[in-house]
Amino acid sequence: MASMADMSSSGYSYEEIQSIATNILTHTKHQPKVGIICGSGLGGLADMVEQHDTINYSQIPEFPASTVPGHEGKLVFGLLQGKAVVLMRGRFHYYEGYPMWKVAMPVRVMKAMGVTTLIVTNAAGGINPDFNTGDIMIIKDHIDLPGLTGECVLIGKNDRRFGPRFPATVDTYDEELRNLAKQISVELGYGNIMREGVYIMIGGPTFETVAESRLLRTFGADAVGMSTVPEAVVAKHGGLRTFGVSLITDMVTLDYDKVRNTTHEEVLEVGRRRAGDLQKIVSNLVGQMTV
Ligand SMILES: O=P(O)(O)O[C@H]1O[C@H](CO)[C@@H](O)[C@H]1O
Ligand SMILES: Nc1nc2[nH]cnc2c(=O)[nH]1
Repeated sequence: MASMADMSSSGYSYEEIQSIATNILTHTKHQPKVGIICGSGLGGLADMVEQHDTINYSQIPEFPASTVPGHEGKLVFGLLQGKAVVLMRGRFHYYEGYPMWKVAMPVRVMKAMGVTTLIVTNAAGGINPDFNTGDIMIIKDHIDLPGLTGECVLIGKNDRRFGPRFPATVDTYDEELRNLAKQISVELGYGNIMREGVYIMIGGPTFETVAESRLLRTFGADAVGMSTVPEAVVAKHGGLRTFGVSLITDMVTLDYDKVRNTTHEEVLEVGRRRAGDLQKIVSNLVGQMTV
């Protein structure tokens, strides 16, 4: 199945996605309504899930392996604040060498399992000079840089059962959920580190040069990372309600006199220090949202 789909650019067929979802559901007693994708170093959210059933990606023949440190490669089903959820503890990135459709394929599987709301989290570099390392940014909008240059996740034959040929993406990130998250953050005492802004996806795996960071800033981006956008686009295509949040793990270099190297270890370290705050916000959001 995998090799056939790899050869076309549009990925698994509708029937294949349904069958992957049905097979996965045989491993759990839960019927998830909310899907959560954990960013680099942010998988700890899974530890808050009660009555959990865990499935390794290696048990799902159609799922690729997670190759990035900080992404464990497990699906975790269970209850978060009383709501049935499925968490991806480990996501797939384009720079790992997977075709774009495969990076976002689990979102279609989640929908086929009954998920109606998707929460995407990530670690990102801060571009907006008003941001600080450790800030949490609610994603208001995104810039699909690979998509704009011909690598949109939806390229290929379109099956209308997944969604329309030309989906609108202006309201990809649900306003009601963004407002609820802001309210929760203030109530939890995180008002001072809470931001809202535009996430831009680059292909990676290189971190940005100074000139590239300056370019991304002129594009209107507040934070940069190498994920999330394909997942959000596939979710929007499929009619899922989406909420996105970035942990700002470092600030990009916009000044040649202040050049500093970002490393993945630093990203994971900030993740370790601040993941708890992000987890509290996300779990409360799940608890308070209507599903
Ligand atoms: O977006 P997530 O998966 O959080 O990971 C981010 O962290 C990695 C770089 O350190 C890149 O993969 C970037 O996208
Ligand atoms: N500068 C930078 N920092 C990150 N932290 C996590 N992802 C990224 C990225 O793509 N760029």
